[in-house]
Amino acid sequence: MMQSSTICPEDLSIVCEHVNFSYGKQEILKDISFSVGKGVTGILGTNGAGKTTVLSILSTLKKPKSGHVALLGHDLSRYSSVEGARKNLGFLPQHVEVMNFSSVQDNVAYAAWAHGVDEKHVEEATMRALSAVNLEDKASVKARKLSGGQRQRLGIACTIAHNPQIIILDEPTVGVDPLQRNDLRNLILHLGQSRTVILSTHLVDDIARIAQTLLILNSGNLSYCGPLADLDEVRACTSQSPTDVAESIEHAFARLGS
Ligand SMILES: Nc1ncnc2c1ncn2[C@@H]1O[C@H](COP(=O)(O)OP(=O)(O)OP(=O)(O)O)[C@@H](O)[C@H]1O
Repeated sequence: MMQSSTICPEDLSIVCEHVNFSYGKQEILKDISFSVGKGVTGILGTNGAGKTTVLSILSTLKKPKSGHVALLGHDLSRYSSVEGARKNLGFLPQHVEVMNFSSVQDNVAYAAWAHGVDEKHVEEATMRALSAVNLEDKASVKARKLSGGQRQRLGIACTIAHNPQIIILDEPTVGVDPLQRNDLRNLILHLGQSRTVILSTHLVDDIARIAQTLLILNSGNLSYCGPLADLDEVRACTSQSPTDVAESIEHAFARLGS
């Protein structure tokens, strides 16, 4: 059991141990344990499998009924540690909320300020985040004028405005066209080079293209947690084109869910 507030090794940014969660009598997460480090981790699962619930617990919005979660060594069962974890945590919810009548730049500046960036550094943090998501040229545009993909990128800029080490994205590629989805995937891949990124998705193609680690959730049970490359089906796949990998993941998903 986790005892102190410095409980996970440096390279394991997220540690979940025996996490259970219920709504009333309905068990939603059943004894979930996993740990992940830097890079992109994808959570794959059917509708209602519990993906958003896992992400809500990791982002400190929900408390598990039992079990322990640690982010960067901060044990979330301790109130003082939750504050420390939040400073290094960025969360993009499934339905991105932005201030439609404010400019792109003002949205990000507000997010930076709200996440505790010192007023002196808000502008610099805003420009860095806009540059990371490639929205600098839209800085003065009102958020309501953005396309679906640009809006998602604005959401991500707000999420990373305080330069967090852990980034949690709930279905970041949903509802955008294939070209913009590709841009988003490249952006997430880039973020994962220096940070811990964990995202939920229904799309095996997202996982095939951007994740190095895979979690498969089935009705609240974790049926796989490990490097994508360790999945039997992916290993057995002779040609590693993204389409082949996506198909292999689909087979693994069907096998592990049965
Ligand atoms: N506030 C709530 N009260 C009661 N049950 C809820 C509540 N929120 C979610 N649930 C239930 O918890 C289960 C897990 O929901 P969750 O949103 O975590 O799944 P998900 O894998 O993210 O699904 P989706 O892919 O459809 O977004 C579902 O059965 C859902 O109906």
